[in-house]
Amino acid sequence: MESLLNLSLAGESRVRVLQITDSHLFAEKHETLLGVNTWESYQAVLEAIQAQQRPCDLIVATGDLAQDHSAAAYQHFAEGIARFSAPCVWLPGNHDFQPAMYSALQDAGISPAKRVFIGERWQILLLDSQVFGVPHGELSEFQLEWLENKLSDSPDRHTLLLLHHHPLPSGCSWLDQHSLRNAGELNNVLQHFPKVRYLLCGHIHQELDLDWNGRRLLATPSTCVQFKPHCANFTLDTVAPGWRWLDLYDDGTLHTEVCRLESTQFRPDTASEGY
Ligand SMILES: Nc1ncnc2c1ncn2[C@@H]1O[C@@H]2COP(=O)(O)O[C@H]2[C@H]1O
Ligand SMILES: [Fe+2]
Repeated sequence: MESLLNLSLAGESRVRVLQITDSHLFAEKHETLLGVNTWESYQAVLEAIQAQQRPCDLIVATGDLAQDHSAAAYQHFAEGIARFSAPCVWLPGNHDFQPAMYSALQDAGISPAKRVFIGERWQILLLDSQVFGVPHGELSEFQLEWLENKLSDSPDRHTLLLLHHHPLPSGCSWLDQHSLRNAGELNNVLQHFPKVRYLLCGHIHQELDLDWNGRRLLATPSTCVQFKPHCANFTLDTVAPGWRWLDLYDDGTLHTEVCRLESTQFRPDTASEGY
């Protein structure tokens, strides 16, 4: 928990971060989730990112990397990430199995750091909102105290906060029952730290960009199946898998862009009623 990743970017006034989320990989590469082969869609996303040829300083993976708790699924995730030279950090989602996740990713050379210092001006903090065995999220006392300590000891750093579960309603009521249950406690901590202006989530398999008490809350498409926005009941979307770029500037501003595959190859089985 205490390991720190220190990115010193000599002279650069912009840092570029790539977010990949909710890859839902399996031990067997031929397995599918709701009709989508999650290994193939993950590979297609990584290839499309490489084709963009954008310099990248850091990759962040915001949970639900594996669907089946297997070490092999995390090894497959790492095999994909090895295409890139940038370091990668991760946090768990509701589907992850942290013992396998931690050791398989560590063995593959992926850092377990939950704090990243970027130059002198920014930090990224990664929270664990998993409540093992259920889809909703909650931040433990330990997580909230850890966050408060990290924010207190560097109050001047612009902070991007990462967690799997969304702290605000997404507009899909079936998903909002699976949100971060104690968002009020998170808000109580954050209200003392005005340098935390950006939060970044996974979990909802769709793009979101909302204001949360003066902070910008972003969520990002999955690399596999997508959920349709503004639906009361479980509804899959036919839009393509995606990823997000975030550019962090020295003055504390953030520019971001969601990209998606051009291919329509990864359409889910829209008659599915859940998983
Ligand atoms: N039909 C459904 N109704 C409500 N929740 C569901 C349904 N199907 C799946 N879920 C849960 O909702 C979660 C949303 O995204 P996850 O990938 O975390 O995993 C999903 C499941 O745990
Ligand atoms: Fe999730």
